[in-house]
Amino acid sequence: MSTSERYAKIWEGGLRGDLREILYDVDTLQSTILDMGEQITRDYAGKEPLLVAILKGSYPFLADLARAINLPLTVDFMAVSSYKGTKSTGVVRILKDLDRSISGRDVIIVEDIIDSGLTLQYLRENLRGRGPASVEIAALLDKKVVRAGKPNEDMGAKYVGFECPNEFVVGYGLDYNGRYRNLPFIGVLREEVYS
Ligand SMILES: O=P(O)(O)OC[C@H]1O[C@H](OP(=O)(O)OP(=O)(O)O)[C@H](O)[C@@H]1O
Ligand code: HPA
Ligand SMILES: [Mg+2]
Repeated sequence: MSTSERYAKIWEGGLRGDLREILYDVDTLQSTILDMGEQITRDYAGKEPLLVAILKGSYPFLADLARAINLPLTVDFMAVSSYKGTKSTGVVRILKDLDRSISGRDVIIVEDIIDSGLTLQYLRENLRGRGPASVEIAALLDKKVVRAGKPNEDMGAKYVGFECPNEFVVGYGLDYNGRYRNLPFIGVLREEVYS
């Protein structure tokens, strides 16, 4: 049995039933992340990037992306939070800061999703103030449609996996009140689950 067939079997029932539809299945996610890793490997040739993963949502993405980049690299973690249920509180709180200085480093911020853009705008400015050589963004999903016509419509993320529809999505790190991060695919939660 292939890995994706085994995952399909594991997720035949249970939590999978809380999803209305699957948007990105295991193979689709993995193949897009492998492409992104190849592109980063080319773009950063001769450099040693620092992947800054934004916890908690980015943990599966970081694990897969880092294994698709054939370069010496280091990882560090920041934990920030702004969502309660399906809504941004509008306030980004740093729950855990980086362990090391990023001065002179080529930083790639690794995020699961750009939604309102608030989290990344805050983080990018915060990290730029610490004297890195460069700061780029790798986001698995960009829910760009919610920022249409706004000044931050284009967040300038160098690496984006998918443009996501305007739905509350869960899985592959993305949560609803802490749950569903362990799904190996990304889907749309049934409204009955959160209303
Ligand atoms: O563009 P925005 O509207 O700011 O939304 C994106 C952010 O929201 C989520 O984090 P959350 O605050 O839920 O923390 P978590 O990763 O621990 O779930 C997600 O992981 C992003 O970091
Ligand atoms: O659609 C979403 N799903 C889960 N977490 C999120 N954080 C921002 N947008 C989302
Ligand atoms: Mg969350």
